[in-house]
Amino acid sequence: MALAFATAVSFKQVQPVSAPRANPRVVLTARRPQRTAAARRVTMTITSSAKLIDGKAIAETIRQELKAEVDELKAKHGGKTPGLAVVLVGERKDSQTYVRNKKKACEEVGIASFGTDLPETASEDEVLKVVAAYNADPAVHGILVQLPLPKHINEQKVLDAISIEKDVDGFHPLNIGALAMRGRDPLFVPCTPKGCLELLKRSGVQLAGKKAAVVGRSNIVGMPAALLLQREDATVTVIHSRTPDAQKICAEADIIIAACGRAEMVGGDWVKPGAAVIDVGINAVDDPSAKRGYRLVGDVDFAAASERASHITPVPGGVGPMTIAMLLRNCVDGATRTFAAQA
Ligand SMILES: Nc1nc(=O)c2c([nH]1)NC[C@@H]1CN(c3ccc(C(=O)N[C@@H](CCC(=O)O)C(=O)O)cc3)C=[N+]21
Ligand SMILES: [Mg+2]
Repeated sequence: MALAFATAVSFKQVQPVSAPRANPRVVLTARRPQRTAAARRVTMTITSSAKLIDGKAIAETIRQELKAEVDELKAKHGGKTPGLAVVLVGERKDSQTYVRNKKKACEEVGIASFGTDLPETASEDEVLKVVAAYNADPAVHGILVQLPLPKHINEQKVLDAISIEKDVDGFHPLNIGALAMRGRDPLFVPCTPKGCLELLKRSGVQLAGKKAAVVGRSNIVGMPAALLLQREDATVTVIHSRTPDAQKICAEADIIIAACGRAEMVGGDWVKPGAAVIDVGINAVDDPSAKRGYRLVGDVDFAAASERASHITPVPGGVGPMTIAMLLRNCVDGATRTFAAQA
């Protein structure tokens, strides 16, 4: 069973049944140097294997950095606290879990969190009123409307109503427009693609002058990821469902960002030896041997791709935790700008 990004969230409440099958060579790479000749031979083999990019650990580091930054910010501005408002419409278990995790992460770094839960039956006007109230609330520096919204509500209209100064998701067309333009800087960059780039940078992967392939063209991941890579002077090809020779294009890329919402679509032979692979997908696939009958996999065939990649993210524990870390980053940035303007 493969799920698109937007629907994959329905599996958020599901606990991963087992850790991603760790490639033992991935682990061994970090244990060098080794002494015996036999160990040296092992080391030779393992260098062809990917370095695991630990998104969970990097996100944890970023939260610690943010906590220190927030403490400093509060001290500088007489105790003023950054605030995030999360709007949840409906009773989807997965969305409830996401929202809970976001609020918990806020607490951890010292961001105040506010929340409004509306019933599934809430009207578009009611949602717009909640957004307007948070737009006007000086304690709130970031507003996130949890997606997806119920079918009867026009998502675009609601996202467009968020003040661009508080658009911590970076989904407002003015923020996306600025992201697309040379010589302009958006107030906020969408969290998931920002997290992908942060993982690459913190892993020492060069972007300038490299070929990048982005698999998927969604407004929330693929499209902004392509724009971000282009801003870093990578040469970007966006692959989608009507792209001829998707595999061939990927196999020429130095960097692959997979965000197509199809379980393990990017196979090992899609990966150029030495390429960096960032896997945004979260898909539940049937697995009778797993406790719950399924397990989570990404949009990349992890086992096969890690034989060839220089760097690769696991699922879970890769991009997902970074999405939340970047939300906190954006919220602190918004508050910092607001406090500076008030000082
Ligand atoms: N307005 C809005 N902004 C969003 O950024 C937004 C949204 N709506 N709706 C849902 C999607 C999805 N999303 C994720 C956040 C964290 C993980 C995450 O932490 N994943 C963990 C756990 C995975 C699991 O166990 O399910 C991991 O990959 O390791 C995943 C996905 C944010 N989204
Ligand atoms: Mg994610």
